[in-house]
Amino acid sequence: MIALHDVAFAYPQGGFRIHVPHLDIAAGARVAIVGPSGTGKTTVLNLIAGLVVPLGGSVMVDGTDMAALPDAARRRFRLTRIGFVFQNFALIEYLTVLDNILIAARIHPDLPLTPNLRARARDLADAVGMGDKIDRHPGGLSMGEQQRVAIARALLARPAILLADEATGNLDPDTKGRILDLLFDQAARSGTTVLAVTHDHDLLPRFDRTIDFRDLQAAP
Ligand SMILES: Nc1ncnc2c1ncn2[C@@H]1O[C@H](COP(=O)(O)OP(=O)(O)OP(=O)(O)O)[C@@H](O)[C@H]1O
Repeated sequence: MIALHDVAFAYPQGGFRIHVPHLDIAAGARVAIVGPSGTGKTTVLNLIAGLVVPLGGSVMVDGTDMAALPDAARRRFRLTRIGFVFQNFALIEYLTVLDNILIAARIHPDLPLTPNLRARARDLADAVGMGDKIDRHPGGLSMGEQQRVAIARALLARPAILLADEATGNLDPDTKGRILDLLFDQAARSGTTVLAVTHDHDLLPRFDRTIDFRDLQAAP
């Protein structure tokens, strides 16, 4: 489902470089990535999502080489096939909670804003415990509430792949367990492959596999 081969990447500024010889993740797997801060875990999620493009190598996602797609096609692929829970949530302040969950439908014609999709967004808001706050704006929410909205948003289109960057980092232990249950339950229903960066080692037994980021890299 996800296969990185000989991927090299460098940010234009700052000098950070990364080289990933191999990363293979099977369809439907639930995989955690752990590793020290600042080593490139988010960067690898961004490469898989096509948010950044490698200098060389291939990033195969569900049979498509993200590195070889033109910008518009890569964006379209991401919006329709990939759910991404960003570390900083990336919610849009001028939109309500409900409209944030529905954002992909606002910006992409492949995902029309049907009554069914609205109903799914409301169901997801309920499921993450935000059903009574769908008319609020992100600025009026706690960090944990914003995180739950970001998770509902990522699940909206039943993505083939869910990329989660510290998706439960701001939640208390009970809520964390419940939200992870929801995330895995939704993923299982849609056959979604889950790749989650986490610093929370208590959660690791819940994943099928854990990758230590330091084992993934080789010197450029
Ligand atoms: N846009 C950018 N331009 C230049 N350097 C960047 C950019 N984004 C990240 N970096 C640098 O790339 C390195 C890897 O960052 P990244 O966010 O991928 O690490 P991480 O392992 O996810 O860290 P954390 O666990 O703290 O979230 C860091 O040194 C960071 O400062």
